[in-house]
Amino acid sequence: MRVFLLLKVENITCIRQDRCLFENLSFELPQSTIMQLEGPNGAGKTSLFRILAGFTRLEQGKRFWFGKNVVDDEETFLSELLYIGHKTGVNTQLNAVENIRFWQETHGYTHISKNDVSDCYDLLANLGLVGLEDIPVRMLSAGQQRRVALARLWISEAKLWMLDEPFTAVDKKGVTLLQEQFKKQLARGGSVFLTSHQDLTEHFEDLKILSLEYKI
Ligand SMILES: Nc1ncnc2c1ncn2[C@@H]1O[C@H](COP(=O)(O)OP(=O)(O)OP(=O)(O)O)[C@@H](O)[C@H]1O
Repeated sequence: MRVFLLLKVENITCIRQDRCLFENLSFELPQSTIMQLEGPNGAGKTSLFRILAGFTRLEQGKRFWFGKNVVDDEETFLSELLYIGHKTGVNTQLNAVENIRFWQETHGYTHISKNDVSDCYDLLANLGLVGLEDIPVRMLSAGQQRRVALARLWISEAKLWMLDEPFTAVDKKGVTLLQEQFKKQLARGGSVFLTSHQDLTEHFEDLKILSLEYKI
């Protein structure tokens, strides 16, 4: 299989509160690759993710998506990216099924049926949320809320998953389940770019590490 370069980042610089978090940062993320972004608290991991995902203005440097400058076709890039940050994008007033329905409507996910609600229930059962499908997400535990957010990994067709601390509040079994899902994403030619303060517990061949240092 021919491997494409999904994302290429060139000379990105980020300054926050007069502190340079990173300067002229460049890296590449090929297809079917998992890359872990490491660094101490405050090093700039979330800042980098937010810049890459377009939430924060890119002041210096370039992003290329399949070789094309993202600024020339940001729409395509964003449609092929799934970003789950600290704020997980779950509407906590809605229940888990309603959240999944909403993501389906807004992203056109086709992995589960729009007409048959049993697909949603099966997915939530797989995530250990049996019996919790119909209550507002705000009434779930922190780890259960995170599991609802991560349900998108089971229905997303995005080529790149950018996940900021996806394991937060997730128990050991959940961490294993998630990593199995990462493997499926890699097997179908997608990539995973994640931050985590803990090492991955599953073996990933060619795991790439990108480290940010804390600069004063
Ligand atoms: N919107 C903002 N305005 C000003 N400063 C910010 C902003 N966002 C982040 N910072 C600062 O940038 C620095 C890096 O923050 P960031 O959240 O990127 O770190 P991190 O590596 O993700 O940390 P952690 O491991 O704690 O999640 C911090 O010192 C923070 O105070």
